[in-house]
Amino acid sequence: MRLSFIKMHGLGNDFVILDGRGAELPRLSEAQIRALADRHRGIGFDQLIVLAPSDAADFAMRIHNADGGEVGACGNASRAVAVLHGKPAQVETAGGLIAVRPGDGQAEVAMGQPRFEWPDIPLAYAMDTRDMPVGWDMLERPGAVNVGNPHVVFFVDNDVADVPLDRLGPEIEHDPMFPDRINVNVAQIVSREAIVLRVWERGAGLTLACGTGACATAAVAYRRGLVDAQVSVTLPGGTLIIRHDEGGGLHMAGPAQESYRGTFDLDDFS
Ligand SMILES: N[C@H](CCC[C@H](N)C(=O)O)C(=O)O
Repeated sequence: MRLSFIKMHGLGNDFVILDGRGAELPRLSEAQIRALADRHRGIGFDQLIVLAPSDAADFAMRIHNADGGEVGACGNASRAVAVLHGKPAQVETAGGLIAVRPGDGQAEVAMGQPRFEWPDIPLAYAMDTRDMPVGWDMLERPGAVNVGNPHVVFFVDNDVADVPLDRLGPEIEHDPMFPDRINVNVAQIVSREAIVLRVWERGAGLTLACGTGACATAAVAYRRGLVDAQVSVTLPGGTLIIRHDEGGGLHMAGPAQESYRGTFDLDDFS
């Protein structure tokens, strides 16, 4: 079966988007998604995004990591889908309802309320998620938060580039403390208005940017009183602006672009 796709990215975090808003698409298996995600034998992406009709919102966005797993949120893809849709919309995701507003080559997303209770992350047992008494090598005493997907956030005093995240990321992602696994964020607080961040993404590995990681890191830092309500978060791929509204809701703003359009034969990836 021949399928059309749109290739997009947000600060280099890249997506293949299958647009099923008008016509029902076949459900891809995890093996097919992994094969499509392969950057040598497939098309290559960090996440596969499948759009579909929704009874609860303007449309639904299903999010699959490169490892094939379906997850609840993807901040950079939310901006990409906003630019693709071309007008403000409510979008249904497995992690809840989000509101997107496109601009010229950029978009804003209202991500909803961060959740900090240990069962909501989830953690395998009760723990203070503000300042967790755990550590892996030089990474210790993180905060945890769910922003539609689960994140653990470590703060370091030195350059985040010095942290061996390629080794520690998978070790932390798969720790039994995190029953649904976890996205791993390593951040340096530059000032009350600026954070530098690197992310090991659950199911995708090191990415150039992670929108929910930027939201999660800003939320954990704000909860600790380390940053103001609005903060810039600079990742290897570029900078996002994260803002807490008066009710504590999270808003993210940043670029998103289309790269190219193409087709593939699903039978080649079965
Ligand atoms: N790896 C994440 C999903 C994608 C998040 C990231 N690409 C973003 O922009 O938020 C997870 O397993 O929850």
